[in-house]
Amino acid sequence: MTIALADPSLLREQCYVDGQWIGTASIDVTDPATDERLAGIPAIDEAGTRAAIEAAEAALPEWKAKTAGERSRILRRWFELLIAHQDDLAMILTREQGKALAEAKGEIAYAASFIEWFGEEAKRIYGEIIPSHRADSRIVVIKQPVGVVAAITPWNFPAAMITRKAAPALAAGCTMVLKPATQTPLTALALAVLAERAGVPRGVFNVVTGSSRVIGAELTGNPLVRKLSFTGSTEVGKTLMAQCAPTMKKLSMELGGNAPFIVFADADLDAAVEGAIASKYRNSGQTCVCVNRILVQRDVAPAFAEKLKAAVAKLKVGPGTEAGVTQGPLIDEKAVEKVEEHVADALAKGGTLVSGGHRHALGHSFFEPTIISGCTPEMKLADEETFGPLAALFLFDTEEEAVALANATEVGLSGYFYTRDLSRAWRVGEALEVGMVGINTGLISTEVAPFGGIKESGMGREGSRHGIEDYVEIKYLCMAGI
Ligand SMILES: NC(=O)C1=CN([C@@H]2O[C@H](COP(=O)(O)OP(=O)(O)OC[C@H]3O[C@@H](n4cnc5c(N)ncnc54)[C@H](OP(=O)(O)O)[C@@H]3O)[C@@H](O)[C@H]2O)C=CC1
Ligand SMILES: O=C(O)CCCC(=O)O
Repeated sequence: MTIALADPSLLREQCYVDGQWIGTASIDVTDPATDERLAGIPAIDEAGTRAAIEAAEAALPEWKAKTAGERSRILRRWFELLIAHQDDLAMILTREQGKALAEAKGEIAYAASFIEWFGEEAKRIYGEIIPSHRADSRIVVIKQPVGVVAAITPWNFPAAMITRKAAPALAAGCTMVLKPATQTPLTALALAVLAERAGVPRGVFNVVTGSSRVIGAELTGNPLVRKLSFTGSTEVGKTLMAQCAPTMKKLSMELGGNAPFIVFADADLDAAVEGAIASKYRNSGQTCVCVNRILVQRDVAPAFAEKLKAAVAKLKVGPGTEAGVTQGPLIDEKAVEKVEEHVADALAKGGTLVSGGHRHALGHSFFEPTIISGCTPEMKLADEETFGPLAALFLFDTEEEAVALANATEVGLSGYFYTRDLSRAWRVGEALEVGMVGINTGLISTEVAPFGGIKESGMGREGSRHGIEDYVEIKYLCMAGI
């Protein structure tokens, strides 16, 4: 294997099921910056997936019977191990996913923060006593773990999207079978190594790799699985939701976005540019909360475009492991083709290229950070998530027009706007049809806040005290004859 690590035992080429490392590598994992083969992973079949679910079911009684404090202490050790191995984990992440190493280190810290937060929150899954409707009875509400949880996670955040699901699940007393993205399974397997070292008992956290259709069919069809938590495309989310319907599983769906970023004429333009850069070009634009449409009020549009162009010129494209690089490669050829398609379509429909617009000279899946001005709702980039380093500038005249443009999409994950007007901040914040709003900031992600969307961006919330609610069932006990 080709990733140099201080602790080489973090690199695994087997699945982790019932506390055992199983399977033989048959699928290649490659570096998107070089196309070099990094490692191999097994293709677990239906029977193997079923075995993982059964292991999770068998581990459930003992895990949920532990006190919240006991589960919390194990999660604390897992958190500390992530921090202790931050550099190695970041290196694995960058090699298989592509993002700049500094960003990967940030993701490991972010991933660890969910384990710390939910380990603490385990102790605060409070019930309720409701004043009764009868003198001789008492009404008590308790919260219990939902049971075996299946998680399917994407390649864009190979660590954080896992811990954001696994930490609340384990904290609540659930067990889990995880299928990470096939392009980025090595980080997931390294997290399993550390879970084992932290003392997570066998069967509580299982990782299976292989065909998403095969594994997904078993995870969604098996009645032992009581909940599915998915992060990925809206299209796949809808398929999985339908597959879960016959067994009526609880669902958390964190799906695609089409984030508007509104710059009002009264905004601090330098701050707005900084926010746009952070949000648009984070992970080379491959984040569901990345800005997809930048709406700029007409009076300040030329100045904003000039400042954005100057800021984009400072971004450095290259392999994520190289010092000073801010923009790694896109995940694969398909991702580059989508950006190319959006650029060509926008230019054909009257857009103006301000920066970039092409594959980078480095080849592979590197793409130049790009800006197109004069964008309109007829363009593909207005409707679809580009999921790449393309900043699309639209014009508007009034606040009403900006809000209408921002809401003209069937998805609603995040939205951002810049203004100095306090009344407008409330008005627009309340009017945007999204689950998360950044006001005078382009970065909204934190373990302490509820992350999630409305409309076709999905359901459920991850992070914050709300994040653990998705992993418990409410039961009401009516105690009569008192
Ligand atoms: N909300 C978000 O954070 C994300 C949004 N996206 C959006 O989706 C687009 C496509 O990206 P893509 O990677 O294809 O996203 P997908 O939704 O296809 O993949 C996300 C996860 O779902 C799995 N998966 C795919 N198909 C199935 C299935 N039929 N049954 C069960 N699991 C399945 C994948 O497995 P496998 O890797 O094995 O295919 C992966 O683990 C992006 O361009 C972007 O617009 C993508 C990633 C994250
Ligand atoms: O779904 C995603 O694209 C990951 C969101 C990362 C974040 O928490 O900001």
